[in-house]
Amino acid sequence: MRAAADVPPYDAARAEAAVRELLLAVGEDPEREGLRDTPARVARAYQEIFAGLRQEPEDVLTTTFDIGHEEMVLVRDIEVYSTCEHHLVPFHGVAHVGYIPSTEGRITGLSKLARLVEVYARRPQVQERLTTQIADAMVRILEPRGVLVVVECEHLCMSMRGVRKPGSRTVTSAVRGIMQNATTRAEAMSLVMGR
Ligand SMILES: Nc1nc2c(ncn2[C@@H]2O[C@H](COP(=O)(O)OP(=O)(O)OP(=O)(O)O)[C@@H](O)[C@H]2O)c(=O)[nH]1
Ligand SMILES: [Zn+2]
Repeated sequence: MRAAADVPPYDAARAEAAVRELLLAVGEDPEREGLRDTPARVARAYQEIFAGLRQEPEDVLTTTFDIGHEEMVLVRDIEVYSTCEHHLVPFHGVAHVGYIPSTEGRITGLSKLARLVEVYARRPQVQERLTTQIADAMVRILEPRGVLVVVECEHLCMSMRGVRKPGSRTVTSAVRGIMQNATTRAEAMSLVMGR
């Protein structure tokens, strides 16, 4: 995995040319009225969809407060839109991100947890890596006593093509530190499931 600093600048012209080629390859006419602006439009959309390649978790997990809260903090149902790296089609669903702060009670802004999810979701991904990367970034930056990340997504590569099983959801989790302790983990999971 390349660090953000080593990722070359986004090449919109190259993306545009590639989309035009793709349209030709599937038998479309990229000059017809409805498609004329599509390569440029898709190139702009891809820049947004893959913006996370040029971001590091340190860019977003910045604000930390010492408010002395040492108990579990869990943000549930963070909307996730990511792109399956095998088929370049979306997978989408929710992430639940929880942690138990360090004993000094170092916590981060709640929105920063959602931003962290975005940094890793806006890359070509597999769900397992997305889940692990979120958890490991929290461990590294917040130095909490425990972390739990659960991601539940529907993969369009399984719904709209291939095996064609719309509605199936894949659940992945990553558990670090004292969240691995059975009681703590059970408390966190009951908060995740309690909707
Ligand atoms: N573990 C994992 N697998 C994924 C993820 N996204 C897509 N896949 C799977 O990646 C696999 C790629 O399999 P291949 O056999 O190389 O590709 P394919 O012929 O298009 O496979 P089908 O989707 O079964 O038609 C498929 O089984 C997908 O369901 C993910 O996030 N995690
Ligand atoms: Zn896929």
